[in-house]
Amino acid sequence: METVTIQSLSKTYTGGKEALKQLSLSLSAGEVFGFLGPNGAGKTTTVKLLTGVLTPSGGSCEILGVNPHTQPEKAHLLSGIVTEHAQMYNNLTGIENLLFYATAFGLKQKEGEQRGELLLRELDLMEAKDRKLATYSTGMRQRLSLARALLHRPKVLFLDEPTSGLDPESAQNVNQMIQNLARKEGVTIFLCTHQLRYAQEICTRYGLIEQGSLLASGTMEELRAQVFTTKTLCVCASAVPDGLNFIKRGANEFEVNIRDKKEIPGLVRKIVEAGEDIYSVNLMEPSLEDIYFALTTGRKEDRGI
Ligand SMILES: Nc1ncnc2c1ncn2[C@@H]1O[C@H](COP(=O)(O)OP(=O)(O)OP(=O)(O)O)[C@@H](O)[C@H]1O
Repeated sequence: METVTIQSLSKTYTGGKEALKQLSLSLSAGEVFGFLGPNGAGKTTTVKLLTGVLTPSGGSCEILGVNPHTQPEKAHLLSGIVTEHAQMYNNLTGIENLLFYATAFGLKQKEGEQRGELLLRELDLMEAKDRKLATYSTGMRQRLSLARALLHRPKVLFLDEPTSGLDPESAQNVNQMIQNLARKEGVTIFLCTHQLRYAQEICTRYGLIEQGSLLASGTMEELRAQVFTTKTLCVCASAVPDGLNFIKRGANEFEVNIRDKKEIPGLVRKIVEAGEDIYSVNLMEPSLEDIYFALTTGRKEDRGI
């Protein structure tokens, strides 16, 4: 089921800055979509357009068929948002903050309390529930902000660097929760980040944006195929026969570029038939970082930078 639909979406700010140029994307239920790009690429602008904070200059977007610009209240009931600087009330406790927002989302008192406590427990904030928000650390605030965003069971969750202020244990806890929301409850996660390794751990699909334009989108496999035509096979062996195009990288280490993993058995057979011993065989797949830099460097070369 399609949950987020974006068609030729554009935004030019007053003053002329073209922050988003003709973005088209569609996301499905249960996807963890990583929206990646450098500072100023247009990620926050996109989220603001999708949550009805900004009005598009061109094109359109919908959350489950609802236009966030013309029907913001309806769109807010379908989506949740966690930004780096969440505004909540410092003089209220953790649970009081959640109850306040639960009422704003239309939850009944009892339901708000139950949902609030469940989320506080899941996010390891139960012990701090009666402490004023002013005493919370950055990481605790971030987790409370996630709890707030999930109170009304949104179908789409927008996350802007959700683990940036968290220690490794809390980050792992939040990642697990994000993945469970997607897998078990079919929530669509729209995750903005510059942390490529983190994105590769949890996302099922990616969009790479730079200077307001989408450079590429797809799963890791699709992006690898779009950007790299070959993969590197690393073989650790006593030696490799001549004529197989291997390059020697170390005492017993050899590398060759291949187009398809189906070439591996044939290469291994030839090495063994030549009487050599093989100690290990590794296919090195390009990481998200490799793909990102290949795409952004390619663009800079196109522009003559
Ligand atoms: N209100 C505004 N008025 C004018 N220009 C703006 C406004 N908000 C953002 N911009 C510009 O639009 C471009 C896109 O900004 P945006 O905040 O969407 O980028 P981003 O990808 O979220 O960056 P970051 O990773 O730093 O958060 C930037 O050049 C930014 O300076």
